[in-house]
Amino acid sequence: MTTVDHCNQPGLRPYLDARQDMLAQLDLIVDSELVGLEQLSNRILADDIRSPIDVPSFANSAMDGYALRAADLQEGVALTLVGTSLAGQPFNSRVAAGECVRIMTGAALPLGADTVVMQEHCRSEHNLIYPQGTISEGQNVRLPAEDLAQGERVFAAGTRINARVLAVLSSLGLEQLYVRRPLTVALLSTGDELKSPGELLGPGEIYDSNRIGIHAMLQRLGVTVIDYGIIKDDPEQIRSAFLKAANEADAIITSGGVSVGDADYTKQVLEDVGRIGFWKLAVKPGKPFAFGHINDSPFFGLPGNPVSAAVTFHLLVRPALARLTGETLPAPVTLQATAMMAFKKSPGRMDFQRGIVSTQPDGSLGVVAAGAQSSGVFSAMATANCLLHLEQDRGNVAQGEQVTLELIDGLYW
Ligand SMILES: Nc1nc2c(c(=O)[nH]1)N[C@H]1C(S)=C(S)[C@@H](COP(=O)(O)OP(=O)(O)OC[C@H]3O[C@@H](n4cnc5c(N)ncnc54)[C@H](O)[C@@H]3O)O[C@H]1N2
Ligand code: MOO
Repeated sequence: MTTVDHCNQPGLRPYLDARQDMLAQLDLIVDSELVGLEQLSNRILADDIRSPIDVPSFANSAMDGYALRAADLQEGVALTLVGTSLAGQPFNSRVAAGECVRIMTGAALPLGADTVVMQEHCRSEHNLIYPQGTISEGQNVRLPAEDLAQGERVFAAGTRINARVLAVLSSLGLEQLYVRRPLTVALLSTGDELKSPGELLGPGEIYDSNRIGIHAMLQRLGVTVIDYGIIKDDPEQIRSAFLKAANEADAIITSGGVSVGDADYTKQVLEDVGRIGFWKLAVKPGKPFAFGHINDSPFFGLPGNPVSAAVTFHLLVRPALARLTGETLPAPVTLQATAMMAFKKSPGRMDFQRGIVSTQPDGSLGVVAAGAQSSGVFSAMATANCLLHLEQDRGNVAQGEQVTLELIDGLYW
């Protein structure tokens, strides 16, 4: 008996295989530059960062209260208050036996003291302090290097500097650092039917939304975009735009014209003026995505269908841009959720359906479709907060089944 493999459409590369192949053909292409702290947000670290200091650099108090010696603590003991240590204004003497010092959060622990008792756990009478309850030695003291030791690696090269990373860099006193030069990307849409928002639509025309959406995603990733606008479905115009783009930019992103229609010239021109790495993937949406090079510039041909363009940008272009700028992407996070409704799926392509996941009354995660799953329906893409990852060879998803998904809210799109 012979079996027929319905799952592998001839000529379609499985997604992970194509992605790995693409990344193997890409390398870091941007050099680094020295940038001041105020301009570091969203840049990529060019070097490992080691702490130049211990953090904290001195023992200090975690609470407002009294610094004392644990050895003095006995039932009913009264300690003599001998001074105050404020943040930035330390007590400059030693705490001797039977003494204590008023201390504030963040203030240096005076010499001789080893413990801080919260003021709520003390009774005071004149200049005598009576610690109450159980107190353990060292409590409420933040020790030197408890957070970071001098010389310790704090961030690895390739880290994207978000607000939290920036705050830590500031806490180390660093005022300028080497980061990757921003990548320059040439962006263009192809299609005779396309008009820019603000223009009047003629018969059969639509507004160009891919270029605007991808531009925004690139900006959020810190990429410098050269916008080539809309190029007509004319091989000569496409050809000269591609050659100019390869000259001016580190990488090229196009939308439209990668399928097999009579006016789909993108892939054909790419073959003429550059070289194709691969074309046609077993993914939905995004099957005709094309990857290649023109001279030394990597080329990413997004399909024209708006959902396909956005999803393939996320699946393939985003990791490619990370490779080109030496960015280390965080480990992927996928979640399991219950399908709260049935999802249609044909075997043959890995399907990234748009969903809305939420916490159900019982605390578990449930997911529904964000709307129609056609590659042309972008409104559902905009309301989705996740992409379902439906394996290449599986069929329909029944209501109640567990599915794997990836959150997209809070990312760059
Ligand atoms: N006979 C076949 N036809 C198609 C196939 C196939 O395998 N055989 N694949 C389909 C799939 S899947 C996709 S995805 C699309 C991709 O086509 P193209 O990349 O060639 O894109 P276009 O034909 O230029 O446009 C498709 C669609 O998207 C609209 N579009 C194009 N650019 C934009 C833009 N910048 N902003 C908004 N919308 C845009 C365009 O008007 C079309 O409606 O091919 C299928 N066909
Ligand atoms: O691969 Mo297409 O994106 O299904 O319409």
